[in-house]
Formats: sequence, structure tokens, C-alpha cells
Amino acid sequence: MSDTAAPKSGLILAVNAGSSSLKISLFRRVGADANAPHDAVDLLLVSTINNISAPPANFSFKFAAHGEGREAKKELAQDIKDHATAFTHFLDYLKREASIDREQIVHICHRVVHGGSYFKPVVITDESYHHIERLSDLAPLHNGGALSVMQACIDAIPKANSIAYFDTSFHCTMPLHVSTCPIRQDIAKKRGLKKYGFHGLSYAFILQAVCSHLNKARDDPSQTNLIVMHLGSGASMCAIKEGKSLDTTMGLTPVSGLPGATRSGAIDPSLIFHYTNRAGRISHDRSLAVNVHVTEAEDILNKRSGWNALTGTTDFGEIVKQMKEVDARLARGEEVTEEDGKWRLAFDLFLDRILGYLGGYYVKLGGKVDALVFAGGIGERSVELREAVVAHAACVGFSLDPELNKKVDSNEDVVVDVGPSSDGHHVLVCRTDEQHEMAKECAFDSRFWEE
Ligand SMILES: Nc1ncnc2c1ncn2[C@@H]1O[C@H](COP(=O)(O)OP(=O)(O)O)[C@@H](O)[C@H]1O
Ligand SMILES: CC(=O)OP(=O)(O)O
Ligand SMILES: [Mg+2]
Repeated sequence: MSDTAAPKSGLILAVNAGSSSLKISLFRRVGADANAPHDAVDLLLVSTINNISAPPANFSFKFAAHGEGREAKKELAQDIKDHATAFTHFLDYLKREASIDREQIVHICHRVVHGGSYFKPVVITDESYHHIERLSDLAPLHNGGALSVMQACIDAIPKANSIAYFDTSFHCTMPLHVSTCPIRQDIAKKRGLKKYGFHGLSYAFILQAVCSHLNKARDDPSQTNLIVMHLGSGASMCAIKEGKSLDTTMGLTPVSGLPGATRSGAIDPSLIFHYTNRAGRISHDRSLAVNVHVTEAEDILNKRSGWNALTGTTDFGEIVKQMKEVDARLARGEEVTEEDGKWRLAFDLFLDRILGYLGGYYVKLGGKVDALVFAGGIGERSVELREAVVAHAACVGFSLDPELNKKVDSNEDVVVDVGPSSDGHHVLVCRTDEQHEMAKECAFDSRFWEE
């Protein structure tokens, strides 16, 4: 038995440090039945801290049905400045409001965005901590935040094992010609310069959940082809062929592919040298996570671009609201200014980039696509964006039921059909859950549990 093995029914804390959020869920391990993978853990409580990158942060805390069953709590938290203070806020709240003894937490799963050459989950030791730290420059909005939470866990819950789960793992199946960059391969190999892809924990969760929904063999998604859109502050897409990642839109770092709240997405690489003549200098913006050394170019493209640069807000819901108000004024024949056009520009630009990849992935999958899946904060909540994407995908056989699309919020299922499902070309919304994916993987990992 390894020294990380814990009593069978211990508690698992799963922590997901996103670019703008910290999502924390507490589970109890209830078994590891391969025929019922989603039932390996019971959710006890969930806490979400949003807007960390655009304070004040929103803190929410909710006991699950299996937990203490009390009302959800929501508050603006002025003391939250980064991921570490968000985690401390959560621990203080847990101590005050829940009867759960933190000593019962045996494993803490951390979502780590960039794993580099690590593909399997690793227990945090000095060596693995420093491996993740060295990769921080390749995920400047992420790895540093996750490391600061690990440090807080080691201080506050020293008996629990911290285990890192990587976003990059899911994409290790990408064919070489997809992951290779057309540059000198001796340099590429020496420096690890290739497409890694991210949001892998989310894609793994979605694949399993969609397979169950479509009644494919639960533990064998190898018959399933999907085009998945994980659209949040960081947005990416993935073409899944026979249950494996075939291609994804993010690359060496999460800045590439689709634009995000503060990220540029794919642009002409020369653009940055015309934007600033300080591109290669080390950035002095200390608001980036600890121990990150990035250039001014990377700082601009990661933190000062995206729809925040176009509109002044990181909130895509606000962009849609403002855009509709301007559209309504135009419809009434009222005057609008050039400035008013920025909302629609951001929306249409995002839509355009999604459609570009959607078309490409449809062809790469040979037109054999079981479902188009929307997920992430925007994919799960924006009725308008889903409507616009699917309207354009009608030419390749997808369609949306406008009523089902509007009613997603009132349906609590993990996977919700928003298209007529009879023709085999499903359009789905999946409430992705990276914390659940990590906790489930942890519950199944025999290294971590006593016989
Ligand atoms: N009703 C809504 N309509 C459109 N977008 C929304 C809505 N509510 C939240 N969002 C978007 O979801 C984003 C958060 O997505 P999420 O996937 O939770 O973030 P993260 O990338 O930090 O994990 C917010 O930045 C906001 O832009
Ligand atoms: C990889 C990434 O961009 O993650 P998130 O959307 O959680 O910021
Ligand atoms: Mg996220």
C-alpha cells in the first residue's frame, strides 16, 4: 500500500483555479464501480468565487442535496484579491458554517492547466511542485494561481495529499501532425514547443456525460464523435473522434485559438511587434500570478485583449444584454453612435471565430458528428450565442429548438437537449464539472485508497 492511501470513504476536496474563478467542491468517496462512474463520489458542498480578475469577487457557497441541505449563500467579498485569498475565504466560511471537520479531507485534487510532459495525475512533492512552477510562464493566468492554492492547502490541511490533475492530459491523443508546429524540430523538441491543448478535465467530463446521455456504452466512449465548445473566460473547442481528442483550439499556451475575456486568441504572430516596440521586455505587471515571468507581449495578449479590450467588460452576459438594447433601439429607428457598435462587434467576432473552427472540425471528423455540445459559463448560459452558432451550422445538419434553448436554465440535468434529437445530429448543453471529473478519477485510483 502506498503512503498516500486513505480510508475507503474519506473526503475529497477538488479545487479548480480558472483564469477568473475558483471553484471548490467537497465530495465523499462512496465506491469505484466501473459500471457507474458518475456515482463514485457524493457531492457534499460547492463554492464558487467568480470575478477574481475583475474585483470585487462574488463568493457563493451551497450545500448539496447529500450534504447539509441548507440555503445557498452569496456575497461580494472585498478581501478576495487572488486565488490564494479566495481559498482562505472559503476555508474561513467552511469553519464557520459547516459541521465538516477539515481533518476528514484525505485528498485535495487541484486542476493544473499546464502539465507539460506530465500526463498522469501526480501527488505534489517538491519535485512535482517545481515542475508545475517551471511551466507557469506557459500558463500565466493559471499555474501560479493553482500553486498558491496548493501552498495554502499544505499550510491549512497538512495531513491531506495534494494531487495535481492536468488539463493537458486529455489531448495527449492528438496525432503528431496536429500537435506539431511547423518550426525547426530540434528546437521544438528541446523546448517542448508544440500544441498541448487545455480544458481537458472539462472535455473528459463532457465526453462521459454525453455518452451516458446518448446511451452509448457508459465506460466505452470509443464510438462517439463530438464537437465540444467550452466557452468561458477562457474559451476553447475540441474535436473528439472515437472518444479521443483529435484537435483543439488552444496551443502551446491557453492564449491561442478562440478569444477570451482578456485573451486575444489566434492572431498573426507579427501583430504584437507592430502593436508595441516593447514586446520582448519582461512585463512589470505584478498583478499576474506569483513566480511568472512573461514578456510585455504575453501580458498584452493574455491580460489586456479579448472582449474586455473591445468593450470594457469581461462579462459576456453584459455584452449580449447591451447588444440587444442597441439592436432594439435600431429597430425603433433611434440613432446609435459608433461606440454603441462595440457590443455587436465583440459578439460577432466571437461567433465568427467559433464558426471557423466548427467548420474545420466538421470536415476533420468527416461529417460524422454525434453532437455539438455547448459548455462553460457562456456555453451553458448564453441563449443568444447558442442560437447564433446553430443557425450558422444549419448547412451541415444541426438545428435548435428555440423553446428548449430558452429553457436550459430551468432544467437541472447535467446534459440538456436543445435540438430535435430524432435525426442523430444532437445539439446539447452540458453543465461541465472539472471538480467532479478530478474527484471521480481520484476515487478510482487504487494508489490513493486502502484495499
Ligand atoms: N448569462 C450569461 N450569458 C453569457 N455569458 C455569461 C452569463 N453568465 C456568465 N457568463 C460568462 O461566463 C464567464 C465565466 O465562465 P466560466 O467558465 O465559469 O469561467 P472560467 O473560465 O473562469 O472557468 C463569465 O466571465 C461571463 O462572461
Ligand atoms: C485553460 C483555461 O483557459 O481555463 P479557464 O477557462 O478555466 O480560465
Ligand atoms: Mg474554467
